[in-house]
Amino acid sequence: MARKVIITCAVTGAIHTPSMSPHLPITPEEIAEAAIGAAEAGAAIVHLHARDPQNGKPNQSPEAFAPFLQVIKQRSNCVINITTGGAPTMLVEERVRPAAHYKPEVASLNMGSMNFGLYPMLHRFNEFKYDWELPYLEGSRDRIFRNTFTDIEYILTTCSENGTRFEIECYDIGHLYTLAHFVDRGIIKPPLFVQSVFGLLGGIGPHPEDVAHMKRTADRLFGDNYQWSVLGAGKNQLAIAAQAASMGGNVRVGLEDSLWIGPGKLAESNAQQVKLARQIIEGLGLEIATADDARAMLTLKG
Ligand SMILES: C[C@H](N)CC(=O)CC(=O)O
Ligand SMILES: [Zn+2]
Repeated sequence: MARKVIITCAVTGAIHTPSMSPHLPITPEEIAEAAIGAAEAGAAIVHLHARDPQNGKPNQSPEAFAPFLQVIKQRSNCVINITTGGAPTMLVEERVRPAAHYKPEVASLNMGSMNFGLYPMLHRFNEFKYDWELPYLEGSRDRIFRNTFTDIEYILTTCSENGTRFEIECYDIGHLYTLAHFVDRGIIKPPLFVQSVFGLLGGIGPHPEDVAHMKRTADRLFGDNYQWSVLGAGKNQLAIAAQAASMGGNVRVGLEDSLWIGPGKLAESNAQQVKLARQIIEGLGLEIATADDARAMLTLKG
């Protein structure tokens, strides 16, 4: 029986800005279509952020999520994963509101404060439609993506009564130890869904040895009590996915993490990235997990 691999698709995020790609979903309709298209292409889980439909600015109000959540739930059986990261400009009280309100099966959880470098993208993109884009990217030189131990505990306690489980974002080895700390304190219960993030400036690099080191450390700290997943930022997305899939891992793709489908070629949709990841996974003789497989593998509330 082939191993099942969970594909997560992060359809829009709060890293890229509208002027960077005409294919980045902005409006609720575009986000809903992108999520449903990604699920039909093979994604078991969709990771969701909301944006202001007028200018694409990240918007973390529960109201901004309502229109696309409704449509996705009507037309797809995929697992909904709501961000608690929001944008690095937001404080945790604002960031946790949509997950606290909608009580999704999954919500993201970021395991440490860090420099969150968006400004390197200014080498590639320098014409902007909206006046918030450049200061948002430039401002990342001095901005800290804040996730103190208290912030993490606040999100955990706010959401845990709702039966929500977490996509646990680990951008560096230290984040795995922070996770182990919260497991030891019994504040977060296995099985854990560890999402290792590679190649985002401020976190661990995208080198195969970085990937192997993250896996080795997670295996030592969590044994069999976790499902490992990876995301590679930017041009590293598919190489990291291929490496991890061959090492027993699950994968995350989507325009939140990378705008590309190949060198210098913008992805025309989230589904396009999901299809490519699926080809690699099935090419390795593995099977993609359905949404219900993912629910079983991650013991979600359904
Ligand atoms: C690198 C990704 N932006 C990780 C992420 O998706 C964070 C979140 O939404 O909480
Ligand atoms: Zn996100």
